[in-house]
Amino acid sequence: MLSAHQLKGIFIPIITPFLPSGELDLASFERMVSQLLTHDIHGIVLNGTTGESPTVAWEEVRTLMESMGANMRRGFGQESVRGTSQRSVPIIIGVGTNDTRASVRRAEMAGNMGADAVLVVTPYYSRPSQEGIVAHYERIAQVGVPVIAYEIPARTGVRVDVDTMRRILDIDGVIGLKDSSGGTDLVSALTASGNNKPILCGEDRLFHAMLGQGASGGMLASAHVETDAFLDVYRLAAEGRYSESLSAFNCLLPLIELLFRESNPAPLKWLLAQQGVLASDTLRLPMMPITAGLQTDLGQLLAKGK
Ligand SMILES: O=C(O)C1=N[C@H](C(=O)O)C[C@H](O)C1
Repeated sequence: MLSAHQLKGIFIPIITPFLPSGELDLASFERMVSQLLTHDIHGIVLNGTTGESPTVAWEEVRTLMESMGANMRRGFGQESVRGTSQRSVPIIIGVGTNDTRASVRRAEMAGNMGADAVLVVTPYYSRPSQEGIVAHYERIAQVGVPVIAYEIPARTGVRVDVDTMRRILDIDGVIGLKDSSGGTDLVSALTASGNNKPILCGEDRLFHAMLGQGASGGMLASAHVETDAFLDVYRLAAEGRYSESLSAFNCLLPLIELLFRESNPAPLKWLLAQQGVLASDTLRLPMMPITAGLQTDLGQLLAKGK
């Protein structure tokens, strides 16, 4: 199980590869995870936003988890591009829904599947009160699998206020927060008021800014690409070398801008397919492939070697 002090560094919310038929593409999945594990990443998130959780069935999450577990046991990616020795990293599973009972069941199943922690998004769509949101987290935390709260109002339609987030972070069993609130106000307010639970940046373009405000790392879709450069940004900031970290981060901004110009993870899937990591950039409806204009711009970035 993951503890709060381990919630630091670079966590990759992995994409879910599909075949052109729409079925899971396990060969691409294994290749992608194998390559990620050649880097010193700090954890993997299965079934997050980037993993297209709204259109992935729970049985498919189980299949992906089994594939990952089996491969880690036998030394995932021994034929990796770099040939380095492999290791296993903590696995966090996204279990958040807008139905507390369903999320509780998923957290129980994730624990049984061997998840080290679960990622629980603010309950979306029904616009619960702040009290209801706290009760949602309290109930899921009772399952006993460490919970990471996930605040992303642009997607959920409801915003958790700072006092409510403090109460959520005070719950036993909630080990930290993934902050995709859209700015640095939440992380600064929590840090200023003495919060001692780790906060991971979940808004790629704000990664460096959030590290400066007390974030302990990031859960970043764009770190599928240029993984070592994202690790450098984190490491330099952790060493207090903020201006070097900023220079490293500024080099990543054009990539981040393109990866989020259209809905994540469509641009990322396209890029990984171009790089041969994925066999195809297939998404499940209502997600659509990226536009021709974005393909051109991403293609130019690829040609420059970024
Ligand atoms: O998969 C995630 O979790 C992430 N979701 C954010 C989003 O798609 O809005 C972005 C972040 O990089 C990771």
